[in-house]
Amino acid sequence: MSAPLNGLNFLQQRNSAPRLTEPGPSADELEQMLLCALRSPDHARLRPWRFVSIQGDRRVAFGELLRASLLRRDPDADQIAQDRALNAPLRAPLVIAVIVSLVEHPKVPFWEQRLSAGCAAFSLSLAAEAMDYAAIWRTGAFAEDEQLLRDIGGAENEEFVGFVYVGRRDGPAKPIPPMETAEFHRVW
Ligand SMILES: Cc1cc2nc3c(=O)[nH]c(=O)nc-3n(C[C@H](O)[C@H](O)[C@H](O)COP(=O)(O)O)c2cc1C
Repeated sequence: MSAPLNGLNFLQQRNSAPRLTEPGPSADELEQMLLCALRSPDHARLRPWRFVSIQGDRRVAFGELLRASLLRRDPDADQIAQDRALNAPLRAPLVIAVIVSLVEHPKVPFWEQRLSAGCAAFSLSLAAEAMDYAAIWRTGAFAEDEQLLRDIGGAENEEFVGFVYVGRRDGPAKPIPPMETAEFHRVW
């Protein structure tokens, strides 16, 4: 059975939003988003994803951690770069750190577990858009920082998959570049 056209349109028009504003999702809406993420494909049901949501004043504390991360990487970082790190979490009302929790498994290599957690990150974005919010998945050097991960409670066997920023779209949606499936698909 084919998907309803509105569902297809929704998927085909999905559009990240670099500029996000208040309000963010309510506690119930965040719960809905997480429930969607928990339905991500997952070989052997390892449930390799973890989510840390950061909202309100906690974003300020998280910004301090980002600045500390920057200064570990670049002790000479100038004030502009430090302020950018400090203010990064304030770019949206809600930031969700998506983490993969890796376990040795005879049939599920780490790369599969990372992909599964990546699907969860994307599901969060889709769920946000389905509730009239917008989102953007960001990584950058912060996502590589093990100390930052520990600072927010990540374990030895965990890695960042990224940070999903969520809020209302601020300004018009960016144009979606036209693309042809033929460029990416061939029949074999
Ligand atoms: C794993 C991953 C990491 C990303 N990291 C960043 C990032 O650090 N900064 C950024 O501006 N966009 C990043 N992006 C891209 C945005 O999430 C988004 O896809 C891009 O702005 C294009 O918008 P679109 O998704 O609407 O096509 C990342 C995407 C993925 C899948």
